[in-house]
Amino acid sequence: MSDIGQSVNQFIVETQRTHSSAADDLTGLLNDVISACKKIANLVNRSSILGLEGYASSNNVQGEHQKKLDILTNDVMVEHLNWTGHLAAMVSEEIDDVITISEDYPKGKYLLCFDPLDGSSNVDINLSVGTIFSVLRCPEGIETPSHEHFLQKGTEQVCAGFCVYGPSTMLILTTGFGVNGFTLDREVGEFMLTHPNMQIPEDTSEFAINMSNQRFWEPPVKRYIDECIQGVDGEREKNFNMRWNASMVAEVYRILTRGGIFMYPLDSRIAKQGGKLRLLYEANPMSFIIEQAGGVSSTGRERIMEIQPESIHQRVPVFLGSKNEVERVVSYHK
Ligand SMILES: O=P(O)(O)OC[C@H]1O[C@](O)(COP(=O)(O)O)[C@@H](O)[C@@H]1O
Ligand SMILES: [Mg+2]
Ligand SMILES: [Mg+2]
Repeated sequence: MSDIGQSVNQFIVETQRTHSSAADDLTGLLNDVISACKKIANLVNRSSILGLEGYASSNNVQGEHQKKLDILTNDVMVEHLNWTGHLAAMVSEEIDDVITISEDYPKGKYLLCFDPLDGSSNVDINLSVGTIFSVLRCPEGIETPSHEHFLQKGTEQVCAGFCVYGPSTMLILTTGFGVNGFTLDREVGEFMLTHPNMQIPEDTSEFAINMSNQRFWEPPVKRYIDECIQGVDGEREKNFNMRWNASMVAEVYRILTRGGIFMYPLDSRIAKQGGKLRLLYEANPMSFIIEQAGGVSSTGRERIMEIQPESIHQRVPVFLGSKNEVERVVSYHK
């Protein structure tokens, strides 16, 4: 169990055998997601050669100008997942409505929420981007799931993961029994276990936030960041380092590897929409992974995974990472 070099497929099968409480029948679905991610890794890697850089002429449901790769990666996910019989329906960042499974195909017992290309503002500048996914159970007896069936708390997730398309392509996975990291071995075309049982250090001196939004933040966030910046001369009596990739997958991967805190808080410009990041396919799966690795994830006011979702594209503020830093910024909100 958990042998370095083991393939992801073997790892998933063994996890299901070892933990009788693990969701059954996940192997097939995860294999579909993994093969979609391999295809996306290839598209991202060859995007300049294939002429896939730049914007498409459309906006998504969030009103964001879509990149060509936002649309293509969404298509890859849907095409790999809609016919195999593992899913009952899907929700994607790029599609307004629930994606139903055609009548021609068998239906499965899971629901999938995904962000096909996270951090897509980075894709044309050759920085890391990724795919985020969250697996929920389809309520029993529901033939054609609609919005309301996806409105489940993050605590109901049976599996969450993300892929980072960076110098290496990595897959990070949790089924509720810790967090494991796999690296794509391009020579054999398989993800191999390279980072078993990832754990986030409780303390950190590295924070990630988009500082250009500083004047719009709420007082607790201003206070927390001011104290970090004052370093040894201030309240914290230690120096902090800052990183901002503008790619949540890259930030969360860094935090899983060496600790840190990531923040996309509420600010006065985005207060009406509830935040920047989306609950079902960004905040919830990342929170599941972070908590399983010993970290904490909050909106500043409540645990993200306990939020009762009200709509499929709902947005929330996000503070996640090393336990002691997240708890500190949360305490400033009280
Ligand atoms: O451009 P900003 O405001 O710094 O926002 C960056 C954040 O937006 C995101 O790119 C949102 O995800 P998408 O690229 O999927 O829309 C996060 O990955 C990232 O943390
Ligand atoms: Mg995203
Ligand atoms: Mg996206």
